[in-house]
Amino acid sequence: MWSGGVAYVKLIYLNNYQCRCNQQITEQGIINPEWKQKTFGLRSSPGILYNQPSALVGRTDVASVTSWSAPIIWEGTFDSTLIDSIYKQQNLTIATTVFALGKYTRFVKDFLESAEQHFFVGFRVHYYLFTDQPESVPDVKIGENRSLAVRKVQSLNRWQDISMGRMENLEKLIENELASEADYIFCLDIDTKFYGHWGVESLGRLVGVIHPWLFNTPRNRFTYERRPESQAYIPAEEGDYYYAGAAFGGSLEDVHHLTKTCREQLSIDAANSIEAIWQEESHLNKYFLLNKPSKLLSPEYMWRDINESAAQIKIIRFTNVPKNYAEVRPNP
Ligand SMILES: CC(=O)N[C@H]1[C@@H](OP(=O)(O)OP(=O)(O)OC[C@H]2O[C@@H](n3ccc(=O)[nH]c3=O)[C@H](O)[C@@H]2O)O[C@H](CO)[C@H](O)[C@@H]1O
Ligand SMILES: [Mn+2]
Repeated sequence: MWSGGVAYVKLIYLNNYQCRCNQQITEQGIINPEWKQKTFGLRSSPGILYNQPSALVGRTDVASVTSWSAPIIWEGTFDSTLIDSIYKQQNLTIATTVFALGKYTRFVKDFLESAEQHFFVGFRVHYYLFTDQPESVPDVKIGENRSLAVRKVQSLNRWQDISMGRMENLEKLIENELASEADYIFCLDIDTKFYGHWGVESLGRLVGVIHPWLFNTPRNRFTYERRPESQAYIPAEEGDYYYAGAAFGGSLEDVHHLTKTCREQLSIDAANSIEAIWQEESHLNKYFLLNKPSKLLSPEYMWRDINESAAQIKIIRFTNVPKNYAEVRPNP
């Protein structure tokens, strides 16, 4: 339950946001900026050689499409040679956000170093790191065409507020800074590490990741919020998948709508003195129930732990780093 206190975080930015020229101010207030939108289609060049795709042969041990016809990405469902060559032509920028407050700054080094080895290698990535201790950010070598921006935020006493506060911070970041600077965004947990390729196969309008502990669970046993008083409420007979709160992404416009909606729903819950069972992850799951993702990533993209295995997981791309919750979090 909500234990009182301030529900929302206000950011103190190192540099103030500026009103961008692509925002229009009307009598109703500021309306959405014109999102940078590239409409290249999936163009391929003549002479690129790759394995013939099959209409008949594919993964048979997992589903690679949802009931609303969105692809589910597993190892064996895409060809990196082909898909990289298609997206290379689009000159994309992928914004990637992480938060490291309090003791979570210890995860930054491994996250960034491993991302530089595996995450959108060969593509332009702009990392945005939100922290209450900018001075503690380690010196990590970031590749050519890639960059790291550090944003100072207020420290908070409850891990739940830190985790939930991300939605508002992301909403503002997209609104004020990213509109003309990035094409896609991924929002990731920091207590994580990359061990394998994560590339353009993951791009889509709205992208969710299937939670690593609940990909083989009946929906009435998903850890959705079950109290009707919460905006995140999902009844036992509804729901598609249980999505991880630790990774989601998509186009700026879609992720802006997602973060704005979750921020609003969190705020209604706070006003009603209720905190969803898994905080913003519960609200994210409600959002994805009502706004179906256009692409789903398998748990390869957010695994339990590097030492855990499952028959369906042929490669671990990105995984949680084990942590002592009592030691690392600011409150129980
Ligand atoms: C794998 C997965 O889906 N994880 C989700 C899960 O537990 P987790 O155990 O993964 O939550 P967590 O402790 O990692 O907190 C989420 C994130 O908040 C940030 N943080 C948190 C505490 C702190 O003191 N400092 C700090 O910076 C940090 O970026 C961290 O990665 O549920 C959380 C909400 O209940 C979030 O939805 C997480 O994304
Ligand atoms: Mn985490």
